[in-house]
Amino acid sequence: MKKNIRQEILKKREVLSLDQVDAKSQTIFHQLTTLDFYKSAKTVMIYIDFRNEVKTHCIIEDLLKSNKNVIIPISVPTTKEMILSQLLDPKEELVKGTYGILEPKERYIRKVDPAILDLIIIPGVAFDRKGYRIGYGGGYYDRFLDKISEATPSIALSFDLQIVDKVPNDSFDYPVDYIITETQILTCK
Ligand SMILES: Nc1nc2c(c(=O)[nH]1)N(C=O)[C@@H](CNc1ccc(C(=O)N[C@@H](CCC(=O)O)C(=O)O)cc1)CN2
Ligand SMILES: Nc1ncnc2c1ncn2[C@@H]1O[C@H](COP(=O)(O)OP(=O)(O)OP(=O)(O)O)[C@@H](O)[C@H]1O
Repeated sequence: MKKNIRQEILKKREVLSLDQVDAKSQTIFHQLTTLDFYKSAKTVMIYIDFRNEVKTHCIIEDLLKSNKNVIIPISVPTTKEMILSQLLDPKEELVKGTYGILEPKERYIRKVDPAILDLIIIPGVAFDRKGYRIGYGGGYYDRFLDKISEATPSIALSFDLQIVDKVPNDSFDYPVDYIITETQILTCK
């Protein structure tokens, strides 16, 4: 079930041109900057986009410019866990890692405790309006959110075409608090 939705939405998202992805991502970035959670957060976990995900480059630049702490995940494929590392200089520090996603080079890994996060920005393949999500099937974010206080706000970035009527949810799934698309900000909690 999750697998079918994943394939169907990935197919739709692949069709977007780079220009469309850029334009929609820019709009989503502007919507994000209006949220109080975003404005007040000092330490933000954010993904580095790959394939046709909502791009996060502008958000990372904006956070760094505002002297905020930018924390990115490193995938550990053997355990399907994520290690957190602080990013200071994206141009210098990143290299393609597992799954082709950019990760810090060995010498730039600065591990941080997940407890210091005050906002989590999450990628995904499909979402429903209750905030349930489908990712690439590794369970990385489910495992990760399991360890995080429910009080830490989570925001998913998604194109409209990734919103579906219902995501079948398992007991280990954590809904996100907000979903931002190019046309709306959904409040899920
Ligand atoms: N930008 C970004 N970073 C992220 C995620 C994400 O969704 N987006 N993840 C979110 O969890 C984690 C990585 N999860 C991933 C899990 C699987 C595949 C992948 O390529 N899977 C194969 C199929 C593998 C199989 O089924 O055996 C594929 O899609 O071709 C990619 C990323 C952590 N970092
Ligand atoms: N908290 C958890 N503890 C242990 N196993 C988990 C946990 N969360 C998810 N899993 C396992 O991970 C697998 C993948 O879960 P699911 O299909 O929901 O991933 P996903 O949300 O699409 O992926 P991702 O979070 O990586 O984007 C499931 O088979 C599940 O058994």
